[in-house]
Amino acid sequence: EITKEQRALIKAILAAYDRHQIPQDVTKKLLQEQYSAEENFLLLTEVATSQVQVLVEFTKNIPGFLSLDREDQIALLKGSAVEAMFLRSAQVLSKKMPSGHTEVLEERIRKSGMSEEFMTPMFNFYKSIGELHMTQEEQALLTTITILTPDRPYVKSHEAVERLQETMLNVLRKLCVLQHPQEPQYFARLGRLTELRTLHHYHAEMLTSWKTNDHKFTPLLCEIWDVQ
Ligand SMILES: CC(C)c1onc(-c2c(Cl)cccc2Cl)c1COc1ccc(-c2ccc3c(C(=O)O)csc3c2)cc1
Repeated sequence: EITKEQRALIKAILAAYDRHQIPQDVTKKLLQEQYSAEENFLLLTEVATSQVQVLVEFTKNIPGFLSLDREDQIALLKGSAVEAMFLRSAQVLSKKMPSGHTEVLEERIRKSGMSEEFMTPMFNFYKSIGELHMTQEEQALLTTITILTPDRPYVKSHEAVERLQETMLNVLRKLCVLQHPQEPQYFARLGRLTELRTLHHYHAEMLTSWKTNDHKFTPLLCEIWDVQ
């Protein structure tokens, strides 16, 4: 039984998640013809930059986030950006989104000059997300929970973040029971997404491999990923 407050929380988070999406004119570029590794990397960089901007706006609408310490807000965004983008791109690749970007996005990621060793874990993760058949509420809440992870580097008031995350976890736990009655283990399976952490680790190496091949990132990505 979800309380009135929890229902209001879900409504607010879902509204923010739906409102803050990458603009069409950016995602549309993924459908253009050129498929060179250079072109793919440039397009992915553009989409990732737009995704970070969208993520910042979404985060500002998480109830309680703006009352956290200012520096902690930055630390949480920097620490969760990669994982939130894995979650979002996973929705696109697992055909969860009506956008016709699934095929072209996969193609561009596979051919963006990323070393092979990251492909397998990355696309295995995408596959396991697809098999979860998350509802929109669950995706929005999971992204929120990922952002509100207290043990990110440089977070000072750990407890304040932990309290917020706990509130969201309680809601998600109840929601999973309601929305997946046939699968009592569903919430536990969502927890398995801790694989996200290992992908985060791979991602740091991905960035270095791109950088060594003299790939340029945008100022926003350099700032959020501490590159250059
Ligand atoms: C700098 C760049 C080369 C990079 O470095 N690491 C990663 C990176 C990769 Cl390659 C995989 C996972 C995470 C990251 Cl950061 C990336 C690319 O990051 C992406 C971020 C976000 C999308 C993404 C989101 C939403 C949507 C939607 C939609 O909402 O309708 C339609 S199309 C689309 C596309 C794709 C790629």
